[in-house]
Amino acid sequence: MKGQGFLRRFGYARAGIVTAFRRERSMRTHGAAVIAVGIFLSLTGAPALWWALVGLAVGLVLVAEMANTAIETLADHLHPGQHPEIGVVKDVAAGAVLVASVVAVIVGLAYLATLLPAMRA
Ligand SMILES: Nc1ncnc2c1ncn2[C@@H]1O[C@H](COP(=O)(O)OP(=O)(O)OP(=O)(O)O)[C@@H](O)[C@H]1O
Repeated sequence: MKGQGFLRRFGYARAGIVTAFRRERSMRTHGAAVIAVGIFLSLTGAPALWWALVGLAVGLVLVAEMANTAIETLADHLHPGQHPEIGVVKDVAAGAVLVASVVAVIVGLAYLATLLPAMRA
């Protein structure tokens, strides 16, 4: 499967994104949150730098969620039964999503803080 053309590899990656959204409810939740955040940034006229910062933060959450989904799927496939080490693998992967989510919340709060002076005026 090595050395395939760019378009074919792009197709596999696109299929992976679609599968992650189909399989994982939390992916759909995060996807809806990304759309809501985009609308909020548009409505508040966010400067380009904040689009970049918030985009990086929410992108990090989606990437962590997809990695979590991939790891969980692999773990369940390779070891369908219970094992403490599988539990550790899943908990660490879920922890990565939590870390990314906390970062996104901090970035979001920092942006909201920039809006406060305008709201007080
Ligand atoms: N095969 C297993 N062996 C040991 N512990 C497991 C196993 N599967 C799950 N666990 C434990 O149960 C927790 C929840 O597992 P589950 O598969 O429901 O993950 P989840 O984070 O709820 O996944 P999802 O994102 O699909 O909702 C894991 O984080 C882990 O601690």
